[in-house]
Amino acid sequence: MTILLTPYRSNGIQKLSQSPATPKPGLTPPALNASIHAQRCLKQLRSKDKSIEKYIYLSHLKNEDPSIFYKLCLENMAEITPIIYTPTVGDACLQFSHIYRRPEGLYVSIKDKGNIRSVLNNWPKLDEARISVVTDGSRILGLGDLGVNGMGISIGKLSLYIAGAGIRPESTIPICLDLGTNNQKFLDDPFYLGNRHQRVSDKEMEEFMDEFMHEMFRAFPKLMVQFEDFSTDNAFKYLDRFRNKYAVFNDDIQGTGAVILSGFLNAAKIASAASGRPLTSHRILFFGAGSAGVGVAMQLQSFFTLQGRSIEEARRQIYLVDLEGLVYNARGRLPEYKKYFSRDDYSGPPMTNLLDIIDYAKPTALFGLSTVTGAFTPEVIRAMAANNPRPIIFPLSNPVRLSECSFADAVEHTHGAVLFASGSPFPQQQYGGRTLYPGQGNNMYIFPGLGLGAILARVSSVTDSMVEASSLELADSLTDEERSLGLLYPKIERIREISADIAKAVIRAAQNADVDRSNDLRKMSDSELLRFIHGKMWKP
Ligand SMILES: NC(=O)C1=CN([C@@H]2O[C@H](COP(=O)(O)OP(=O)(O)OC[C@H]3O[C@@H](n4cnc5c(N)ncnc54)[C@H](OP(=O)(O)O)[C@@H]3O)[C@@H](O)[C@H]2O)C=CC1
Ligand SMILES: CC(=O)C(=O)O
Ligand SMILES: [Mg+2]
Repeated sequence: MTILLTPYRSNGIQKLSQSPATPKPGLTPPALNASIHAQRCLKQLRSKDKSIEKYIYLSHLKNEDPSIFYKLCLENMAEITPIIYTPTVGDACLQFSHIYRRPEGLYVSIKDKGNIRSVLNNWPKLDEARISVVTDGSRILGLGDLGVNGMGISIGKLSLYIAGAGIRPESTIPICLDLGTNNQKFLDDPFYLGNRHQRVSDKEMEEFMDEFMHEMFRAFPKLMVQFEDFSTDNAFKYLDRFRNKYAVFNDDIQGTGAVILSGFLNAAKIASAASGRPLTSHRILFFGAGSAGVGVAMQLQSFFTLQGRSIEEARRQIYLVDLEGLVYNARGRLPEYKKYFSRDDYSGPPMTNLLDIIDYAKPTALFGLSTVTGAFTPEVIRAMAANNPRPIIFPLSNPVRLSECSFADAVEHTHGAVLFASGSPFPQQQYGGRTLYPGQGNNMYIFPGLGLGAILARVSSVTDSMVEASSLELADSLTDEERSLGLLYPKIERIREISADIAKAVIRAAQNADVDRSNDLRKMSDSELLRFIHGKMWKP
């Protein structure tokens, strides 16, 4: 590890390759030692009281000395992930225009329409680019339209790509598209860093997106794009529009689908053992029917059909709830993405009370992707426990303050029986003399490995089979020790090992689907491929 003396100050790309192996005498204190310096940085981090101050400190450290930053991340994943990612990244995005210090990432604005190529060409390392996280800031976590402040989420996700899958820092491009914002508070804020107008029309956005994607893949031919936190309609629309043309996936729809299928599988095995119910006949109630809710529903349905259920049977195991309650045909007009799972077996008056819906659907699993804090009240949790010996309750909304319930509440009101995962982390709980561990059902377990596999196989598109492979691999990755502790997801400290396994599964799925462009990998045995993947990981 080297200690940087003169960080390269251009848009967050450090000249890692040119940092001196041994600092020149006189330019650093005589006893500066890399591993003690990492401890020094950790001590400085821990001395800060507020999580946003920790975020600012780490952000600064990453830009000054990425090697130390990523070393700290890898050695302290459980402590640092909640700072650089959810929940703190939510606050950082809210305050982005106020805490901004220096450029990082690439901003492409509606004003660049017709000229996007030249903006992309300004990126310092065109040949290096492999992965870009692109947001338009229109639905950042559950915090709504944050406009250009959404850059913080692209940066945070890419830090996890680097820490979690060993993507080279200089191969990542955080991008925020500035298509305006409908956030009046931001439009009135003199510090706001984006264009000061309402979001552009659908037609204008469509023309912009077509040009943007075309130019992205001309400028960066080896790229994979992750769409992040687009508002619901656009999340579905642009995934559909580009998925067969470019190497692109939507993290909120597909990444979340994969990670929740994985946690559900591990939870359902335990729940089925307690109830005697077959794994494939679980009933799942989604509180929240947006991009994440419907994305997870599609992934679960696909899994049930692969296990032998008919498409119709699998569809009927899923219930969606939105702002107007249970989603059913007789309710009236529905957006396209809700129609598929809309119930045709209920035609009564609108069913808006979650307790009534639980009573009607008798779900074995309840997922929250609604952004409604505390929607899983003690009564709701108790109703789940009354119907199921081991109820599966996943409040998945981010950040933590939008979670549908806390782990402590879920444990208390199910007498410790709950099988739990949340989008943002909660502390473990003591119950009946045992320690109970919450799972973190967050797409952060999927996208690093999925992205690594996709770029190593040089895929031309990201298929459903690749996403599904990532999910099944994650579900399988629990060790005996983790299973004995009742975990639904592996410990985050093992993220590199898990990402490598996921990347291998993704590469094999890409080969089976014939979307890979790296023939050499086809010739490798599984163990050779895994060694190759580990060898490709950047290490701080
Ligand atoms: N854990 C993870 O890995 C992930 C978590 N998420 C989190 O999930 C949440 C939702 O994201 P996303 O699906 O993209 O957002 P959307 O805005 O697309 O969806 C939100 C959904 O919640 C519904 N909803 C809102 N208020 C209520 C209410 N009072 N009662 C019932 N339903 C309600 C909305 O209803 P309507 O359709 O009627 O407007 C909509 O269907 C966010 O907090 C996000 O951070 C997202 C991706 C990954
Ligand atoms: C985790 C994530 O992608 C989200 O909350 O939007
Ligand atoms: Mg997201």
